[in-house]
Amino acid sequence: MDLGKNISPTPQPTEGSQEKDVKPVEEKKVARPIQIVQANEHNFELNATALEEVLLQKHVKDLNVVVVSVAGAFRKGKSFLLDFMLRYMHNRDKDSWIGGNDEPLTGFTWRGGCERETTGIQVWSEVFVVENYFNLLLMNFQVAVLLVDTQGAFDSQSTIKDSATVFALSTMTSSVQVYNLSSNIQEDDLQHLQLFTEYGRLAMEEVSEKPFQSLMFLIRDWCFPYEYCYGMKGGNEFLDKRLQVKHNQHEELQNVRNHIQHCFSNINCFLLPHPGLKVATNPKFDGRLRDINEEFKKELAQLVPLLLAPSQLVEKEIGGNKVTCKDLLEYFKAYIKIYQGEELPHPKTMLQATAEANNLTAVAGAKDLYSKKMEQVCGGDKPYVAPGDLKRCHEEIRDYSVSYFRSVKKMGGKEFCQRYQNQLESELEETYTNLSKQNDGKNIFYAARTPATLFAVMFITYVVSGVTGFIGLSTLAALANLVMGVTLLSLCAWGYVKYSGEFRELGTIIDEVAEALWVQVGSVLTSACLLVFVTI
Ligand SMILES: Nc1nc2c(ncn2[C@@H]2O[C@H](COP(=O)(O)OP(=O)(O)OP(=O)(O)O)[C@@H](O)[C@H]2O)c(=O)[nH]1
Ligand SMILES: [Mg+2]
Repeated sequence: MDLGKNISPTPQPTEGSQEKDVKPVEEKKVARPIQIVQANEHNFELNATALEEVLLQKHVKDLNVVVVSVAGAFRKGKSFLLDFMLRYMHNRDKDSWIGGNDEPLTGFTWRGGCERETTGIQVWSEVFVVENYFNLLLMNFQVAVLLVDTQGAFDSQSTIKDSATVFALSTMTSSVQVYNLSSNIQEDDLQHLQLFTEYGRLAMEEVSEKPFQSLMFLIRDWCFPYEYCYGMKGGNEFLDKRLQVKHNQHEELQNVRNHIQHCFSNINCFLLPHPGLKVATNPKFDGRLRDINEEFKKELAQLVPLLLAPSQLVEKEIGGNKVTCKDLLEYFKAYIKIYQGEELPHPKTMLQATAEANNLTAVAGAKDLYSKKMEQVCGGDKPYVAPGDLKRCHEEIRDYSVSYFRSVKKMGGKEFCQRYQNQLESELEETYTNLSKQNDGKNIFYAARTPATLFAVMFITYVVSGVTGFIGLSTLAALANLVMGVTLLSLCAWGYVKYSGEFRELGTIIDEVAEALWVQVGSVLTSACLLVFVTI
């Protein structure tokens, strides 16, 4: 996959986006969520104009960008959390940034209920400019902060590929990915993270040791504070235990953990308490703090600054280079193209992948069985076998291999397995065709077909030229001589090809012409003999 053209460490702005200074979005309209990636029937499209409007605003386009994104399963409070991040960004100088008790929570759209809300990828139209005091010695001490909301994974309308695409895209373009989980870190959460990050890694041109930056496991509704306390301290202790690789662990569990640790430069975990029943179950709840549990608010007040305080901001880097807002636009354009193309493999559900692996293993086993048995009949060191006998052996062994395939226990159901059985049968037929060609090659008469045909042609043209010359048809005689000459040359060339092994294509052409002549003349002669026989 050549991504070099699309993705360079410092991407060049494309025509049109180049020196465009876009007025701050909030100057024209109120700040709002902007749909930058749209999901259309399992295809994702970038709304480049909308993204340009956000990222090419004059006051931010050349600033290094910090991208904080929240991803994870649907209906788990991602947009709700992002709206508190927005509150923090608007009031970060105040101690009471979290807001008043009766203020409804607005920003990215969130709601109760069991059906999904956010689709595709959205960014907040206002890019926040933050003085990065820890970078004061360097020239560029302002950074731009972009907040990203994503479509929840595993809703009933998305395929696994859709979920993987959204997660991979947001991980690739963010500097901090918040992996939003509920209650605990289950093994399937880790497996999905592995699948999605691998899908992201596949699409990157240069895969460095750690392709992604910060990952924060955010566990909502944590119910075991008596084991690991709320917040980052308890979270990191819990995460260390969960991601621990032990020698006596099954390889599968070790692989998942190693993969995740090798993907991110920095991994943390935060344990957030349950926000209270009003938040989770009251349809009239509008986000006001009065209805949220104190413990939740206390931890939330710790969590958000951990992600967004100036000292905590992580600037986006790709391939070791800092990325500006302008660059980020180009990366989005390049990455989305990869996910729209057909180059990447399709991520599958676990059952699909397992069933496929089962069937492919059974096909390989059956083919191996066929090859071994046929080897005993017509292998390289075995003499020529009569074609009829070979065919009979092939049919017997093929049936045996197919019944072996059917006897292996496989997942996926009857129809799914039948597809692989058909594939096996056609592959066995192909192998048989090759074996019978090899077998024909062992027949010395078969091997002598080409020279014999060529000699016959020379002999016939010699006779024709003699007779036509004798009766005065000199043009025909010359033509016959010409054919004889060409045939002689072909014979010499054929001999040279067979002896030296060079110019094999020429040898194949001569063989094919001779074969065609043999078949044609053979059938004409047979019909003539039959005619004579019938007449007599
Ligand atoms: N149990 C629980 N519910 C929460 C929490 N945070 C928010 N909610 C509720 O979860 C529901 C869904 O919130 P959203 O922010 O829309 O969830 P989402 O993950 O963005 O959902 P999608 O956009 O569909 O993926 C709302 O009713 C919130 O009140 C939490 O920490 N725990
Ligand atoms: Mg949402």
